[in-house]
Amino acid sequence: MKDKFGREIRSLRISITNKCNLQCFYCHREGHDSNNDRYMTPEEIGIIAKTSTKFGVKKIKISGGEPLLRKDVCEIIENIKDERIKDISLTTNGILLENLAEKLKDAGLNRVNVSLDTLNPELYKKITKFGDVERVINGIKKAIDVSLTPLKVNFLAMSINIKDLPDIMEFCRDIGAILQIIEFIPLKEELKGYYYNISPIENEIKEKADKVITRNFMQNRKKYIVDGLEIEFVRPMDNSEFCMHCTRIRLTYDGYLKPCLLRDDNLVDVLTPLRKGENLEPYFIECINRREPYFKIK
Ligand SMILES: Nc1nc2c(ncn2[C@@H]2O[C@H](COP(=O)(O)OP(=O)(O)OP(=O)(O)O)[C@@H](O)[C@H]2O)c(=O)[nH]1
Ligand SMILES: C[S@@+](CC[C@H](N)C(=O)[O-])C[C@H]1O[C@@H](n2cnc3c(N)ncnc32)[C@H](O)[C@@H]1O
Ligand code: SF4
Ligand code: SF4
Repeated sequence: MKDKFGREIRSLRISITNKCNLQCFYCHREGHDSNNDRYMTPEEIGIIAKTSTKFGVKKIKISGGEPLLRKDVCEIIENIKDERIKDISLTTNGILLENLAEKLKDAGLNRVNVSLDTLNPELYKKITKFGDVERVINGIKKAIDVSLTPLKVNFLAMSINIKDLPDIMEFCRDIGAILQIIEFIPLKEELKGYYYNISPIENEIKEKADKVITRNFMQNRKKYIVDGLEIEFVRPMDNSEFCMHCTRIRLTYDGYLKPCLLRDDNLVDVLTPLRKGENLEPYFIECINRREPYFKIK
């Protein structure tokens, strides 16, 4: 199904918890600041995910909060697994990854993205409040060992960590990870000072690139191959092209379909009808009809 702007639906991003074991000062909390404890069970998540395939979803992303905090994360993956879903991935801060990697792979997870803004232990702690970067590095290595690949390292580019980018690039090249450079979305006035314009970095990488790839169904994101390292850019800010090629809907941890990451005012409750035994398809149609690009051509 396409939305009113002609955008197809290809992927569903599911937040499975709002809880986290870190406290990154910048966290956008997946655009849903809620504190209720109406959690979906693994079976309910599975039913909603399978229903989404009728509208074109082929890829599922599991996110949070921190998704590995859910003790039943493997059961959730097992419930999502379906021959119509070609890719199940999970985005994590990596703190709990080392011990869980093998179980996640066995449950049917295809790959992981791991957030890592610096290799410097002090700066990592300053950004995340509680984090031990060594655990994240061990988690990444274990995930690659058990083939949760291609593994992406998410580097959120900010004024305070941009100097660490060369080290992160070398780290990714050494371990065979894809590097994803993400533009910082400053959600509050007081965060604006951390914004870093990544355009010059992208231009420099573009000049050195052996190959450039455009991800048509992923917001037209650009990927560059430089000396064997794959580098992808995520640049949503004021980017109408990014939003025009957005094929993603979301499911909040408390059971609402969410038409856009950056809006929390147009949600569609899907868990209440599921618990009443209703057909979920009209709720998906409503969510898709409510979709509109957040950044539009001015
Ligand atoms: N504005 C906006 N940002 C997004 C969207 N999807 C993902 N992001 C951002 O992209 C960054 C990377 O997200 P990930 O969870 O690693 O997943 P991904 O790169 O989108 O997905 P894959 O490429 O399939 O692994 C995060 O900062 C997200 O907030 C979106 O639809 N809109
Ligand atoms: C909200 S986290 C949830 C998954 C997991 N806890 C993690 O940190 O990877 C998902 C992604 O959103 C990114 N993110 C969080 N706040 C952001 C912001 N203000 N701007 C851009 N990306 C942000 C994080 O860097 C992370 O890669
Ligand atoms: S680890 Fe992820 S969910 Fe937790 S605070 Fe950091 S960005 Fe947010
Ligand atoms: S419309 Fe834009 S901001 Fe909203 S989810 Fe899609 S890409 Fe993100």
